[in-house]
Amino acid sequence: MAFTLQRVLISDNVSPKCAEYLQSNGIAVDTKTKLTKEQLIAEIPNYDGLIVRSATKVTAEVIEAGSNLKIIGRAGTGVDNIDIPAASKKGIVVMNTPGGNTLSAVEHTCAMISCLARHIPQAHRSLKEGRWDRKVYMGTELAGKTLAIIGLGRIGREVAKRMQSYDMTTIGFDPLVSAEESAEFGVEWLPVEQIWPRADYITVHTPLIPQTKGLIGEKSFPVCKKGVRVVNVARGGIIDEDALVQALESGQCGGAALDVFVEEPPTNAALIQNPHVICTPHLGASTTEAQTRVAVEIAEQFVDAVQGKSLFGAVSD
Ligand SMILES: NC(=O)C1=CN([C@@H]2O[C@H](COP(=O)(O)OP(=O)(O)OC[C@H]3O[C@@H](n4cnc5c(N)ncnc54)[C@H](O)[C@@H]3O)[C@@H](O)[C@H]2O)C=CC1
Ligand SMILES: O=C(O)C(=O)COP(=O)(O)O
Repeated sequence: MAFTLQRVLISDNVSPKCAEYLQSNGIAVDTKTKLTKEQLIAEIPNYDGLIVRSATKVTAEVIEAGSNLKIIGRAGTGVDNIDIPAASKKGIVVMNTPGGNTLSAVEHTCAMISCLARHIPQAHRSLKEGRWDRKVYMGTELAGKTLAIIGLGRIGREVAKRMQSYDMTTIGFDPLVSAEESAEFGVEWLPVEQIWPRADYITVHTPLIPQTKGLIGEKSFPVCKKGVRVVNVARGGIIDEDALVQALESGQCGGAALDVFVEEPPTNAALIQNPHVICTPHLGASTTEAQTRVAVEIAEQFVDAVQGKSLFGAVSD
């Protein structure tokens, strides 16, 4: 299936290498970031292609307004900000670049786990504020602790391999990955209900879908070890934010490291201001290397699709 593509809108902060590649293949590109919903709806009829990261919400309304839209590209992994059924209904191809930012998300997760163990962000702030709090920030070792990984796909399994080098025991659950395959990367596969009581740390690496919304929530926290620490570098809402606040306040949860939030930027002050929460503003994929990779990959995929060469990276509902 080959088609023509005349003008692409890049509506998020994507590396300029994306526009350069598209333009060198005869496709016009406009970059307009931080558009309001109304501005995007007004602009979209002028384009037959759209490229986004996670900030732009490509809702059914936007897709409906995109009367000339043929292709939507996600320079990154998660496509939960794109209404894929609405796009499919209109015959619009949706593509992502899974893999291009995997290593960056993995390394961010590992850094978050280390920060949780040693209170590095809190100690850093305290020292900058003029204190010398050596007692307050007593930490714990990662060696000998159990890390549970929910979602053993591209990111989950690479987090496991890296944290094994800290002598952590890695256990995990994924409905599509077998116990045999998990053993190949050193993870003991367990049914999810057997995970909770064993974990000292839990990190989630699933997409946000109905089955994973609130996966860690008011039912799972009470059956976890007291003081369990949780990490979310996947999607806001996989760990239920209200249940997390309650668990942090009761001490059932000993700390949380969050890169993603139900609302971004987050408005949940009880969560963000909790002293046991460390957080980053959705930085998992924000490295020079990952941003170059995903920008080039999505541009190449667009050009290949236009030329009818391949629909690599296409996502369907
Ligand atoms: N914070 C950030 O900047 C970044 C976040 N991400 C997010 O990380 C997540 C994972 O990405 P990848 O590892 O590349 O995806 P992947 O598709 O390779 O792996 C996801 C795994 O989750 C599993 N899964 C689905 N439902 C599950 C359930 N109910 N319980 C346990 N496992 C389940 C799938 O079977 C799959 O193996 C995505 O949500 C993605 O958007 C990815 C890159 C950067
Ligand atoms: O690729 C993903 O799923 C991410 O969450 C990265 O999001 P971003 O492209 O940094 O807005």
